[in-house]
Amino acid sequence: MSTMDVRRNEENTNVASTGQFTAEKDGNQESSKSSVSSKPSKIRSFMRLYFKENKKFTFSKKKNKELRPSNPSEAALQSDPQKASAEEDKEYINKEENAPNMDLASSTSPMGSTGLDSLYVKKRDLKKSFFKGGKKKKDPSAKSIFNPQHRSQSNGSENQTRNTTVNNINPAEEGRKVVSQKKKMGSNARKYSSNSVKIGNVEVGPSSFEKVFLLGKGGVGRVYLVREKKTTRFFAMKVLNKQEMIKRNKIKRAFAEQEILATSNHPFIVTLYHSFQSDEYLYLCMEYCMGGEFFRALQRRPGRCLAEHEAKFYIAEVTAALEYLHLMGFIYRDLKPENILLHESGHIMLSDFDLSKQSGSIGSPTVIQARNSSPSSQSTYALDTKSCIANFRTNSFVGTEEYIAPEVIKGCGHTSAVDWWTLGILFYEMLYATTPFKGKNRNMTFSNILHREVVFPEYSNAPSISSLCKSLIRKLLLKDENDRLGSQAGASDVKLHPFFKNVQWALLRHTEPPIIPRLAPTDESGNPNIAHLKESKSLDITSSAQNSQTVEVPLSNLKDQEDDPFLSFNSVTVHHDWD
Ligand SMILES: Nc1ncnc2c1ncn2[C@@H]1O[C@H](COP(=O)(O)OP(=O)(O)OP(=O)(O)O)[C@@H](O)[C@H]1O
Repeated sequence: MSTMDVRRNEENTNVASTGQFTAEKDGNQESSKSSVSSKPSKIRSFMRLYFKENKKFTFSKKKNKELRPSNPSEAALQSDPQKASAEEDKEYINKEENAPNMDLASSTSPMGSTGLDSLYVKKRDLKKSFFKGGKKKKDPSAKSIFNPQHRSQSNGSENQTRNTTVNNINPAEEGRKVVSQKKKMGSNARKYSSNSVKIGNVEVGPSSFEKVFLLGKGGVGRVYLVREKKTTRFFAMKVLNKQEMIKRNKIKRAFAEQEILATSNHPFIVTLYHSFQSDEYLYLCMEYCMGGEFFRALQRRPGRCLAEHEAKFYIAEVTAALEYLHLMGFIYRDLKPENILLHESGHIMLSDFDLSKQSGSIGSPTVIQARNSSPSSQSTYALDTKSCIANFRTNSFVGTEEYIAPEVIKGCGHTSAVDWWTLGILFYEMLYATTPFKGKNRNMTFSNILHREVVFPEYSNAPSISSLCKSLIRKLLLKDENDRLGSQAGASDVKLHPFFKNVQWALLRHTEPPIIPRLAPTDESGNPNIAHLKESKSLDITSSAQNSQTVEVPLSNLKDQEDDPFLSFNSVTVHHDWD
């Protein structure tokens, strides 16, 4: 098994014939791998074709991702991981548990647990399940002040940013809570972009959709391929369990993800269409990325890696996406192949923003003279995205083990420079099918990250990589964040590296990607062949609650508390130019 296997498969989750997930540990990695490519791949093929026709997109599995430091110092590598202090990191000391099985239209949550003890790393699940939509259920319509029933609480502005979601309280009380929540948000409340997206009252609820199948699952939720009943359009629906979020202290993460998705409008960042909530769940209805995870695509390549010119394409697109995020005041913090989805066209779409960090206030971008433009030649000017987020430091310990930046391990605070570090790791992994600092265990990996210089394999049939490419990777992987490429002018530093000399940045999305997702066969009428879907195990959304276990704390109790943690979750529908 390759080193990559080990990293990806610390925990695998299989789709059992019942449609339920069962957790497996390392011993069963191979078997779980094979099931990944069985029925879901057929459905994926169908969906590829379907979405080709409908301008949409794929799916995949789950992974590990987060870890906590042994201590906010290098010495901490040997110390107790549970001692980290940052409030938002408390979640990491919890055991990893299976996300509950969920019914989009149900308020009952069956809870399950893999029973795995994982204090450091959020494990990766490599399985998917697929379900078929079933009977209609009574619509527990999304609760929002955008909801007509609550409209009196809204000022009606399309660009209102903090549209408080409330439930089961009287209007006077509701108004008071909205006001107090707005106060809490303070002046840092971000405004939605209004240039090409329009944010409005949420127009759907859980029962507007039917499940098609499970795309993947994370710590507190699941992502389903769903079909909107009214339009028959497909979406990826992330369903987050409130109870689990409370238990794992992940509320802020869900809010951050909604915020980033709703405010972002970029071709390489997954699009949000709706966000809403029910008593038990938060819902993020996103564009379905039909090409699946870039991670999977990489695994299917010979040697599980890409040629330099192919990797260059993806690294360029990721750079453009990071540039945009930084410009918006966000640090991504979790770049890795699993979080890069592929559009059916093969272009990348960054997803999974729950580890991202929003800067409280964002600076204005400035224009600077490019570093490598010689005084004699005509000056090159570049956008300085670093200035948007330069003063923003955060101290939580998040990331994926092999992708974590030295300054994060040291616990001395980190900036957007961590994204350039992860870009270097990603680039290396694309070329060599392994990450550069991987050690025998986590402490060795961290030690390598802190002390070892990046080494490029020299064995006889090692990939042949140009010195310019190596130079770029080395500069991205400089231990000192102040020396690292990207530390002066952000993305411009990276884009102006000579390795990218022939890249037409403005034309990236019109460049043909190296990997084009394959299309499914059609039936005699030329329609996607969906016959095999009937063979799939399906889950009637109205019956999924039958297996429910009791939730520990009735969420309805929260409704009586002034500090309902989900009060300010934005329930919105986002209209895009192309809708
Ligand atoms: N828009 C999408 N289109 C297709 N597949 C998606 C989409 N969003 C997520 N997925 C798939 O669903 C899986 C789970 O998604 P995601 O990682 O966002 O969930 P999560 O609950 O945030 O996980 P985590 O707890 O790791 O943050 C991923 O493996 C991904 O492949």
